[in-house]
Amino acid sequence: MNLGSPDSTEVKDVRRYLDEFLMDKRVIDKPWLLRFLLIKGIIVPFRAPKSAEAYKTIWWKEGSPLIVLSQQLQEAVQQKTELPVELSMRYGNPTPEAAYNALLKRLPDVEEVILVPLYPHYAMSSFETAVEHMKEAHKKNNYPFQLKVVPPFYKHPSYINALAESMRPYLREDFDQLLFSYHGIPERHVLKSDPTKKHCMQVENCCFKSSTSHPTCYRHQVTITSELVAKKLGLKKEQWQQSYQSRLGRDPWLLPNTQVRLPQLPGEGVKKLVVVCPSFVSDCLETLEEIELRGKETFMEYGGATYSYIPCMNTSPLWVDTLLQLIEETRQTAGV
Ligand SMILES: C=CC1=C(C)c2cc3[nH]c(cc4nc(cc5[nH]c(cc1n2)c(C)c5CCC(=O)O)C(CCC(=O)O)=C4C)c(C)c3C=C
Ligand SMILES: [Fe+2]
Ligand SMILES: [Fe+2]
Repeated sequence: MNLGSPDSTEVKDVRRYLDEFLMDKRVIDKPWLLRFLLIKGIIVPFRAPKSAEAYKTIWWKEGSPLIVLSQQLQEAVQQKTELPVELSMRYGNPTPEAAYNALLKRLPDVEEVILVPLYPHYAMSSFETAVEHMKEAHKKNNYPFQLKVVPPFYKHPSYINALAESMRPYLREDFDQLLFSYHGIPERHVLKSDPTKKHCMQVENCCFKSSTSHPTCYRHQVTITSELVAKKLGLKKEQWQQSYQSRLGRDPWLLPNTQVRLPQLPGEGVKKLVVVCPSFVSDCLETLEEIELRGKETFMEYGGATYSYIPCMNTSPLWVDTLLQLIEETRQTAGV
């Protein structure tokens, strides 16, 4: 399961998609009425036309890059396993029911379905909502199989290796810094997802101190991904940094903000920049438009010399093998 995209770049389709996405209580975690007024009255009417324009700059003739690349990933995984593999999106199409029904059609006596949320890191607005949505559809339709979920794989050796190898060719050229730009989330979401309620962002250096909060801590998990990938690539601490992109609204989000850092970096002596976006496994609006196109424009405008965007793993063979390994490992565990 990936996140999903509008059906087309028409404003009405983008509006429908944003309505569904932003009315999700795990994305905009405000009381229902406030969320409804905010989304229907302010955010979506203003955002939909702007987002539609942004989608137009990256749309392919086959459709949304996120959908097309997710379909290609499904096909690549399918080619390497006899298990039926289907694709679902959290928002828009294909729906969970469409995917479950397609699996049932292919294997009527299916006993177990393995859900792979296509997010390396846990966040209530990505991993958690995907899992809960699939569980709801499973329960509502009384499907005769059990559901198992592949957990966040942010530090899985196979994932770290696949990501590092996808990046290596881009680091052969001369560069001053590598920027890991992760999708941002509100700080409040980090606090909410901390079961101890006293560790995340409350203890100094929390991400590096052992805690039971880490299995649901986005900030910890992305930080560990960066550390492990940098180590695998033999990078020194001063060769890389981390930031958070795609901020929406006025609440405090995780810092530093990519959009703030890009214009600052040339002034700090970083003239040759390489950027990677590991919270996304398939290229999408947030990588192709915000980072590859707009990010480059900003960086160069402020005095940058070279800017190189590293594509997501998309259908890289090592990534496909990682998925097969994660699926197999989850098959060996107890269900939910
Ligand atoms: C409160 C708002 C948002 C949170 C929190 C959020 C978390 C989050 N999102 C992704 C992955 C993707 N987001 C994408 C698009 C997108 N994200 C938001 C808002 C929040 N995301 C919006 C409004 C949009 C739509 C586009 C826009 O208007 O900017 C996408 C790309 C979809 C596409 O069609 O290409 C992805 C993928 C993660 C992983 C995450 C939490 C970690
Ligand atoms: Fe998002
Ligand atoms: Fe944390």
